[in-house]
Amino acid sequence: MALIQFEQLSRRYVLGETEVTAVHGVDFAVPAGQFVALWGPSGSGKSTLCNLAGTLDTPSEGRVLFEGSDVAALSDDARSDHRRRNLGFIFQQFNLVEVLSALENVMLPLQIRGTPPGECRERAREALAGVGLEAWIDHRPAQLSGGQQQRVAVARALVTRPRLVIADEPTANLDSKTAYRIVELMRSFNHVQGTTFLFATHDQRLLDQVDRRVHLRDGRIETDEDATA
Ligand SMILES: Nc1ncnc2c1ncn2[C@@H]1O[C@H](COP(=O)(O)OP(=O)(O)OP(=O)(O)O)[C@@H](O)[C@H]1O
Repeated sequence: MALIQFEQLSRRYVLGETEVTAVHGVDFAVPAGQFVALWGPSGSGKSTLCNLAGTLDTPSEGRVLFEGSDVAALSDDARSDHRRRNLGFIFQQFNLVEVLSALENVMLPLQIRGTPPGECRERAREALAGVGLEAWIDHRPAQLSGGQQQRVAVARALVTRPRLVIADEPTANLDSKTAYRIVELMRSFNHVQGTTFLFATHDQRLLDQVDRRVHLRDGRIETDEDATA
């Protein structure tokens, strides 16, 4: 069974008089452990598909199956619970909480799950060590470089040991060397922990490293190159 599967998925947005179909009848399944990129020109539907995969948005038509259950059809509370239990998110803008230290940022998803404080601290510390930031745990985001901030964001996404990480343009704001390190880091989690990754990107540095490239155009899948198939 696929870890995540889209069935005849569509998403339309109404803007005044006009209707935009951002995603159009997409059928697509990602097996557990795959390192997959959605790519295509601006406006092709990459972010919309990521948001649907992450249950941050709901489809106009079709289903989003996570291990066979339709997560798009769940109530708001049940979707939040699914996100907390199964998903990790990484964003282009890092989205760290500015007033919290690196350690506190990484502790946050564990605290939300109700993990005991001592364990939150210990696991966050381990996750930050895993991304090479053990010396920076007390720094706030503004005191860190872009690459360090994205490493904190990777630690925050992975600290709960999610089944699926959804990363929308995770390397877009990074220089080449830093982008390469971030991709290596995510790849090593993919290999060692078996974490599945779904990226939206048009960054060739990331596209060169994935198992599978799904090319979108106008909200439809144009080609699907799967090196693992
Ligand atoms: N909240 C929204 N309201 C209205 N239209 C939207 C909304 N989100 C996306 N769209 C439209 O849906 C289409 C797909 O957008 P989407 O952001 O998914 O593309 P993308 O491939 O991620 O683009 P980019 O690389 O520029 O981020 C675009 O035409 C966009 O304008």
